[in-house]
Amino acid sequence: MTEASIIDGKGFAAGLRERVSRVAADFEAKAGRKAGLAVVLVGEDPASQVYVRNKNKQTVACGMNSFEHKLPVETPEADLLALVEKLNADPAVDGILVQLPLPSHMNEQKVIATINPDKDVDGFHVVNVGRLATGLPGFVPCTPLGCVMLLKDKLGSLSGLDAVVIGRSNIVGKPMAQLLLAESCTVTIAHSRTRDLPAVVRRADIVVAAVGRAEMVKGDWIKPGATVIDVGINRLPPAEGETKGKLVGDVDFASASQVAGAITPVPGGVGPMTIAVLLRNTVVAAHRNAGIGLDENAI
Ligand SMILES: NC(=O)C1=CN([C@@H]2O[C@H](COP(=O)(O)OP(=O)(O)OC[C@H]3O[C@@H](n4cnc5c(N)ncnc54)[C@H](OP(=O)(O)O)[C@@H]3O)[C@@H](O)[C@H]2O)C=CC1
Ligand SMILES: Nc1nc(=O)c2c([nH]1)NC[C@@H]1CN(c3ccc(C(=O)N[C@@H](CCC(=O)O)C(=O)O)cc3)C=[N+]21
Repeated sequence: MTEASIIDGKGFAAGLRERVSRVAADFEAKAGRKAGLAVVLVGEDPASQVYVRNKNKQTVACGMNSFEHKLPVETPEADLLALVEKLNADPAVDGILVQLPLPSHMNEQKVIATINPDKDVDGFHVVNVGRLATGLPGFVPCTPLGCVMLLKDKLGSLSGLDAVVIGRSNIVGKPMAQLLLAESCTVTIAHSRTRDLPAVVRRADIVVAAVGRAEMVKGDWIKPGATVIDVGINRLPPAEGETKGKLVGDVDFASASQVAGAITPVPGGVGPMTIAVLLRNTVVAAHRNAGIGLDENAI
């Protein structure tokens, strides 16, 4: 079997950010202000802090305003809801992202429901979930949209292909399945109760792994030539002499890349796409909310 080609998510994301930068400059010229993204982080989870810092840097690098709000972990839920309401009303803010997970004393659904759906660049609000399910324009969650962009870039049309999504979370698995269905794939959603997962995965032309279990999907589960998208971000315990453990996906890259036709690496695959799509959604939100026309498919 020949080695799989490596899908360069990092490179594709850089190209997408370049297109976003051009559109953001055009928006500024037309609207007389920069597009703006507000990111809210509650608590001090070190991994979340890294993501939020990266988002801020890349937002500014694309010519948009970044409004960072850091709240202490013990913040009452009512204070977070009040901040979201303030951002909803702020005309300089086009997109709002509340970093998940939230501390356990907060109700995530309630917080997401408070975000104005037209500023919900994560696509997590029920209104956007419903729009995606019924095929109406809205905002689509960044990670699955990034995965579909990589798939279409690699394969062209996805019509008629068998796709298996492993994982059924609201932020990755379910919207991923909806997007693949909209591309006319035959979609199977697998999860922790699925019987004989290896046999289910072996049928797939497209495998999307979003499980949160390091290197769970093995090479002998993959149909030869299939395209494998690895969403998982897992940190292994540090090996001897390492201070930080290695970052790995939900797919056993060493064995899967011997069988697959194409595969995304971790890091450098889906992760960078997530942030680039967030910036894309923000510049799209800015145009929609200001009533300025934009060819969204050209970004
Ligand atoms: N690259 C990126 O930008 C992003 C990466 N991630 C990463 O993606 C992964 C998934 O994230 P997320 O969707 O939020 O995770 P969740 O924990 O919310 O969901 C995990 C899903 O995997 C299923 N699952 C768990 N164990 C198994 C198993 N043994 N066999 C089959 N299915 C199983 C669960 O099934 P059940 O429902 O039955 O419990 C669940 O549906 C994580 O590693 C996360 O860090 C997440 C977001 C963005
Ligand atoms: N409201 C909300 N929206 C999110 O989109 C959201 C969230 N909450 N909570 C956490 C998850 C996770 N997530 C990632 C983003 C970028 C990388 C990323 O850039 N990864 C790099 C590596 C980064 C590193 O080295 O740690 C890569 O894969 O190459 C990963 C994961 C967004 N999420």
